[in-house]
Amino acid sequence: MARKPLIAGNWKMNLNHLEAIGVVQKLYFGLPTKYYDHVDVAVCPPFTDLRSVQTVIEADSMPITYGGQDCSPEESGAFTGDVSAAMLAKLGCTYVVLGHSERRTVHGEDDALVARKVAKALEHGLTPILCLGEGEDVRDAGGHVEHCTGQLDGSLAGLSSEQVGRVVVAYEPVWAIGTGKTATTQDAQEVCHALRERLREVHGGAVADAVRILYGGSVKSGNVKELVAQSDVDGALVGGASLDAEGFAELCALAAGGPL
Ligand SMILES: O=C(CO)COP(=O)(O)O
Repeated sequence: MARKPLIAGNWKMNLNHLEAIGVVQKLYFGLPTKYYDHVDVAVCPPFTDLRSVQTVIEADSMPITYGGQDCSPEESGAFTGDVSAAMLAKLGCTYVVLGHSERRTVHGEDDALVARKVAKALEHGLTPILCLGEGEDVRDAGGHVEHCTGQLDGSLAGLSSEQVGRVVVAYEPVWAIGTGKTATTQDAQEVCHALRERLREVHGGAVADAVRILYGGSVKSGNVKELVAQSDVDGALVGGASLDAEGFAELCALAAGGPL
């Protein structure tokens, strides 16, 4: 089953709201509209940029979507520093990145918390981009597939198959994030395939065939094409290479099968 690739830029804690406007405008002018028939493009800026990004995208009816990098598992209330899924939805977000390895490591998020966030995001009509992936020690010991399918189960615990069908999964091996060490296309395909087969086992063929599974970790223009050519890799979650608008536009064009 053909799934349209999704290229999502995770800006992490980079670019203020004024810089964000410039990057989104350059991305829009750098990627001709015809490419959007072949690729979905999203940016996930810091919370403080979202209102500006919404304004610039809506003003020119740009075909670019956007999302947050986290949300609270709670609906609202006394949770200082947190941002709710409802707030992101109100700002026109399509996506929210959840369970990124930097949040799992720096903020101690575990699968159970991530699962609550995924449920809350879905409740508000957001598409979670659920991140998971093994560290270098696990990979060296050969436990990567089991680790990732375990994280998938844990981070989707309690969700119905209908809900799981609305999630995007991102396989991000921790050792490949920001290191310049990309997983080989075979490594990426191996785990993405295993994740899809796990979805098939638990939630059935329709869900497994519909869910987009992205690869993330040092994706750039030079490797995106062969990564998305893998049968179970449906796009990429891009960190560093999404901060430069022209380079990111080129990366998106290549993922769309371009130059068109
Ligand atoms: O963590 C990532 C995206 O979420 C990957 O980051 P890099 O593309 O900078 O390796």
